[in-house]
Amino acid sequence: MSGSVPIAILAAAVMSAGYLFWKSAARKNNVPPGPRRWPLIGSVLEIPQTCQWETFSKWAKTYGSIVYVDALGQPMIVINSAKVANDLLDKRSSIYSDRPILMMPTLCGGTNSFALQSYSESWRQQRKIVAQDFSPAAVRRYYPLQETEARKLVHGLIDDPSTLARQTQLRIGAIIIRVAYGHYVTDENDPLLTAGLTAMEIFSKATTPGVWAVDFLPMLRFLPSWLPGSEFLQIAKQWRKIVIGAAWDPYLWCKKNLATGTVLLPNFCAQYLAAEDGKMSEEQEEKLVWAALSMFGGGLDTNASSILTFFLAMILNPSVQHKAQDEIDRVIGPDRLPVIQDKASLPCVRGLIAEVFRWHPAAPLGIAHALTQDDVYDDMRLPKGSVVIPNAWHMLHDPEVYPNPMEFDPDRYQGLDSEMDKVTDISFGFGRRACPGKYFAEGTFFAVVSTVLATCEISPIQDTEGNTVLPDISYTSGTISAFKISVPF
Ligand code: HEM
Repeated sequence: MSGSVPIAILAAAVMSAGYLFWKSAARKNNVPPGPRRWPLIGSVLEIPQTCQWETFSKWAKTYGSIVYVDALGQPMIVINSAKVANDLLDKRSSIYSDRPILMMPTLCGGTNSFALQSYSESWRQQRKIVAQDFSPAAVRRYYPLQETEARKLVHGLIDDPSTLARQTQLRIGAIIIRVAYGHYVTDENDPLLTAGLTAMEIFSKATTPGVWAVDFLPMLRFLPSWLPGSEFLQIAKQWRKIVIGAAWDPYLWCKKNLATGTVLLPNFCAQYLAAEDGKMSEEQEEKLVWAALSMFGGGLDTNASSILTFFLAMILNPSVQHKAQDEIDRVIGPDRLPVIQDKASLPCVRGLIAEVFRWHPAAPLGIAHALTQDDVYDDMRLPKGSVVIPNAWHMLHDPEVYPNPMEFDPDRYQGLDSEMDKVTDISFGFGRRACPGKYFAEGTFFAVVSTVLATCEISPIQDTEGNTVLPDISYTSGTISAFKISVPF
């Protein structure tokens, strides 16, 4: 028994080396420029573990708008310009709409969600039902809910501004869970909310590109669990249990309580349960469960992140805040609160919202796509199987496109919706994988921003000597990036 251990390790090492060599050898020349590649390991040591968009952005200056990275034999293409993203991910979407098979999210059960699924029939079916429920026309029925939750957020913040992050999560979670399952979350300890939040944290960590060795060397998943270096297998096992619970528990609650009248209508799951008259096949039910979790996952941290960025931007830029408030006072007046339908008559607020999406996109690297066949772009070879990462952060901070990109300046759009749309076209992703929740998300965000501006003065706290204390600008890493609150509001 003891002799078999070194043999197993040796065999795994030989297999890994052979696999890497084969992948390296298979790669042809004339790929886009990129960081230096070493034999076997490629450029993997150049990929940072955190805030990768910053490094990828530096690469844009050195290598240009399309960068080739070899990560342990896995080809990666980083796209640093909106034009290239549009040329490839939008215009050639039939071959750029796959997702990379990332082993860590797969081990965690995350690939049941269509957000991470390959470009397949199963993805198509899940996406179709979500896209129907969140079309521009369909999302209107959720406006009253979004407006009510925005007002509750304001009430809560007036009572205790220091709970901003928690209350934002609670309100955004309440909206999504209500819309997906018909359950109304009343407090932050609601198990459906806490399980969903934990699952989203797992999603963000598990899908961060370049962090998990098993994503590059899938055979590492066969390591025995006692071997040093195999801790990720234990982590994945724990995460999988949480993710599956977060998907099935709220659905089963909805299904069980539909007849009792405790389920609020309309909601996504009830609608499909009713349409199929409760007679869904196991396969259909599975799709519904994971489609609902995808909505929950897609809509929670992204919206919450944008709201926190909005508060940060308002604290740091009082003149921008006052300009938008003046517009609301002028157009809406003092007798009512703004509603989502007012969006068309508030260009200054629309510009401010676009600037929040630009200043710090909630998903700075979007979600990686994958290329399903060899392609050629500007005489460069893009190999089949490449992981394609749209660096939205750089596209939205390219000084050639957005002068003084770190400044929060809604005037840069000069009130032109066409310019604002260029920002949302990037921050909500590309091609056939672009965010299906965009219209819904924009409704929630407008409701929150306009209600807060109409009712609150957002200002920094003061210390005991009356000095203003400004928060540090620091963001979390991971697929979804959120402002880390360093001082209370
Ligand atoms: C501020 C809010 C939001 C932002 C910034 C955002 C951004 C994104 C981005 C960048 C992607 C990846 C697109 C790509 O692969 O190119 C995405 C995908 C997705 N989003 Fe959103 N999103 C937001 C809100 C929502 C909401 C409210 C929902 C659902 C109700 C949602 C559901 C999804 C789903 C299911 C996907 C995966 C689509 C697929 O793989 O086919 N998102 N989102």
